[in-house]
Amino acid sequence: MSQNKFMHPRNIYKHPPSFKDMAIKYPEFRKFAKPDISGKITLDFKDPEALRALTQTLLLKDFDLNVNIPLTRLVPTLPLRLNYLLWIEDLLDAVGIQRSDFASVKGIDIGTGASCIYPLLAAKQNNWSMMATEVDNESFKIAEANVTANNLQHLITVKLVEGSKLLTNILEEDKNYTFSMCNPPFFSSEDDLDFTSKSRSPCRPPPHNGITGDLKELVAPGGEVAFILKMMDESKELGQKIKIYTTMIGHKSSLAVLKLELTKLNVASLTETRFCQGKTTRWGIAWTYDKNLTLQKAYQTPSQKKSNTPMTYIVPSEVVSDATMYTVEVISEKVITLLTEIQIKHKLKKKNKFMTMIEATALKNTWSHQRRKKRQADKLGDHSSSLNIEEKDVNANKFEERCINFKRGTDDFNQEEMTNKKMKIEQNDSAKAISPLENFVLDYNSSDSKMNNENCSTGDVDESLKPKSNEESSTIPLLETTIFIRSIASEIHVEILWRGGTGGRESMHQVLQYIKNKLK
Ligand SMILES: C[S@@+](CC[C@H](N)C(=O)[O-])C[C@H]1O[C@@H](n2cnc3c(N)ncnc32)[C@H](O)[C@@H]1O
Repeated sequence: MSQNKFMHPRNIYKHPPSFKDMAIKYPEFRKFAKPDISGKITLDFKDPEALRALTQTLLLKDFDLNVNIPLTRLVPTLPLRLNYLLWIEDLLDAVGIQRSDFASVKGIDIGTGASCIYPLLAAKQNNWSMMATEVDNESFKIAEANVTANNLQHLITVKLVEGSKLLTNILEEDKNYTFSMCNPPFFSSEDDLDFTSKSRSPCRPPPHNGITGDLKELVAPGGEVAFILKMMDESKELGQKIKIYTTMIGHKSSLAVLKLELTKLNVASLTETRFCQGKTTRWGIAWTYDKNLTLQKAYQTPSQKKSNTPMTYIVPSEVVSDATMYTVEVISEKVITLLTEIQIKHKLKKKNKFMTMIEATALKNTWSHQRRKKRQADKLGDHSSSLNIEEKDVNANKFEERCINFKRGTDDFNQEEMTNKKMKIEQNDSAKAISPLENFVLDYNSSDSKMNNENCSTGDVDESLKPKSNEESSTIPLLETTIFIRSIASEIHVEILWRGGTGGRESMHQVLQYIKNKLK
């Protein structure tokens, strides 16, 4: 299904360009334009030369940019590149940097590629100063030549880097930067890229576009997760030297582990988005260490907004012993007591006869597995059981810690460990508590997890957000929500609205379920 309706509203390719007009005007493009049986002009999107002609023609037609893209290197697709840059504009706007301030914006593009696409567009369109890095000597030389060919040397500097560091030791010491961006190598091995490989799940559809690019551009040890984790580690060291760190993510399955890491780094604010174009979806995350900034205000794709409708529970009148107590006031008191019991911080924002509004913030998941914890406590006696549960939590945290290191490539699980862990989970009802990250590691070798790494996958970002035990010590909330208790047509409704948090809407759903179970 085409994702174009979710393209950024300011993306000029939301309305596709006329191939017919382009074929008439640009001879280089005309070579690849073919009429289909209905007479419509189309392109063979599996032909890298045709893709290159399309990108080069659009760059010339819409941005007055003359860009050399060798066929041995990645041919950038413009709708996606624009979606990413437009989101950065939105992030800047969210932190108070408007178009009138653009001349002072300094950006960094990690791994700019031969096309130097992001810096060229950013400089040409927005007048941003850009520092671009590239590890591949051939791409570096072509990127520099592209900057010169477009007379943008005053705004763009391309640096050849040796690759062990992504940001530290690369930036100029006396400068601060507004943002960093990156389109990382998505794949961890050539096998991931080989669409005929046996390790590729037969359930995965073939790619829609022809694959362009050199292996080095698309593959990095540990794939995008290892690459981005390195960037995150370095961001911690650099702190506010860069105001907003961002990166693109190619696989939805990478989101959970990366956000978990950010919460551990104690970033001040983080947000995510989806880049939707054609049949491809990519994701973006942004974070900052500046406590005065709130990134969540930046634009989000409409489906993310749409999903932010409140969840409602209509409280049955039987929850109170006497009909006169079926009031907003009494139900609100009950809800507040429940929030206090599970240590969810809450603030009464409004209260009248018809409506109570409560803002609630949970730093950790205190509502799940209450019964299991109680059962264990009953079985073993209060003191010893609570110790037991804590020990279990510590072990779970250790395991999750090792999972992160595993993804980074700095830890390894041997087959025996994997089998033991799986057996334990199968024998124990704690399987329900397994996190997406742990699942990833346990399923690492199965075709299913490879399927999750579908490079053209689509879907709702919120689904991947699950509460995780490691987030407990974080200052970034697991859940930020507003709860309304309203009187509507002689019924009392409890409505819960998601405002943010690393646990996503799933955690809000769990809290509402908890309230529902306890009110009964
Ligand atoms: C997926 S390509 C993206 C190219 C371009 N930014 C784009 O969006 O079309 C990743 C690029 O990162 C470069 N790269 C890989 N490791 C790097 C590193 N450690 N530092 C800088 N660039 C790196 C690759 O050579 C490649 O050009």
